[in-house]
Amino acid sequence: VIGGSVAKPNSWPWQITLQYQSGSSWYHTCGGSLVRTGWVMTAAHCVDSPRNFRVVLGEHDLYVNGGTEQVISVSQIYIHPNWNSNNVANGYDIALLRLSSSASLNSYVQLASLPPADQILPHNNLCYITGWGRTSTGGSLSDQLKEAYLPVVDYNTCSSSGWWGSTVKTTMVCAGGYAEAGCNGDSGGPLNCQVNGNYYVHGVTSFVSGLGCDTYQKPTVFTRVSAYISWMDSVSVNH
Ligand SMILES: CC(C)c1ccc(NC(=O)[C@H](Cc2ccccc2)NC(=O)[C@H](CCCC[NH3+])NC(=O)C(F)(F)F)cc1
Repeated sequence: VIGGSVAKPNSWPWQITLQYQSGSSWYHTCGGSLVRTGWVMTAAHCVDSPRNFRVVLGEHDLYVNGGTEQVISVSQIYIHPNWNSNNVANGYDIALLRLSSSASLNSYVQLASLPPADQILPHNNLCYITGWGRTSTGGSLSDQLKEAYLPVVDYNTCSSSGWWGSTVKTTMVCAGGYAEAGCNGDSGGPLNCQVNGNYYVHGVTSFVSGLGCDTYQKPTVFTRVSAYISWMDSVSVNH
């Protein structure tokens, strides 16, 4: 996350860190959201390469054991069938991870609220991106979970020339500020949007400009969660 600030610990209790094993160590690679006690929603591009993954819930500082963490291995990965790893601009950058055991819900670990199917947020709707991603383009990951105010940029603006043009589809949500953006490592994490006073996960962090995470008129692009409610229901009810 570029800009914004360190989040109050566990104030986004559905945020998870997706980690992969290399040797005897584990590394943060993406964010995600706990959507059922046994299911995590993340980006398809996070799980493109076949690795051993685990999920850490109730995390704040990646390098400090705060005593609120729950570490659970990933038992199955369901990538959207239409995802094409060679074309993130096509969309479908969404995946569901089945956990090997159920998370215990408490004040540090809670389920995300998902929007109703097909809900589209208005321009400038209040949202926050959260994640442990790079804090500047080419910079390092954040040790502590960060949050940044990222108002919605409506499709009409986001898909206009000078902005993302036809790269962005109606199955995506754009959100951005002048100095705030998602960056590598925030992938898969939530775009938390306030609707009638409650926060809903409206986006899954998908891509930023190859010219840099906070490039002018290239707001961060998210998979629009409300476009995939029926797919997620079908996966979780059948597995
Ligand atoms: C033209 C369209 C097909 C398109 C293709 C790729 C991108 N962007 C990218 O590929 C940039 C490249 C990059 C590297 C380093 C620093 C900043 C940006 N990376 C990204 O946007 C990566 C992964 C995207 C999936 C591609 N396999 N996503 C992210 O960094 C995140 F966190 F914002 F979600 C943007 C648009």
